[in-house]
Amino acid sequence: PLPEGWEMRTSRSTGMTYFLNMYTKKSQWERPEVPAEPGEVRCSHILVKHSDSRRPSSWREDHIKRTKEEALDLIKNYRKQIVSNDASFTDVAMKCSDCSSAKRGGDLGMFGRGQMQQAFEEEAFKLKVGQLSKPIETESGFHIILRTV
Ligand SMILES: N=C(N)NCCC[C@H](NC(=O)[C@@H]1CCC/C1=C/[C@H](COP(=O)(O)O)NC=O)C(N)=O
Repeated sequence: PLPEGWEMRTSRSTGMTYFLNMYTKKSQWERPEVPAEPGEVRCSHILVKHSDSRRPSSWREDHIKRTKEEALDLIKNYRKQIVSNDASFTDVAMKCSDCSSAKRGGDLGMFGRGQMQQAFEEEAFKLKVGQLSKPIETESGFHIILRTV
């Protein structure tokens, strides 16, 4: 069977078989081996900034002084708490995320490729729905990403 999200079609003009990505409506001749990539995903994230972040300030702290190492330790601890069910992703995001999305439990809404910083985008499009990423570093700081749609 075809991987998820693809459909087989026959070209009206040439009678040749091609394959259609049902999310992006893009077609290709080669038989797909992996599930079709969605055009957009929806993710929530928890961001921990540090002194070298591109904008070392947030709703939580005017002037963020923690070091990169401290920020990485923090985000790893948050991930551990969430994975062990000691805290919910939403609660940790609302209390601890240095992004303005904290107010929405970390929700960034739907986005396609080309909108987020590269490393964040790569990880977001790799995640399955419901999956929580490992810590990801961008110019903003360290993130853990939860794909929700
Ligand atoms: N489309 C949506 N929902 N908003 C536009 C996002 C713009 C995008 N943002 C990011 O890539 C960072 C990393 C992933 C999330 C994110 C959030 C940043 C992190 O905080 P900052 O470093 O900016 O202070 N806060 C808002 O933008 C960018 N190309 O800069």
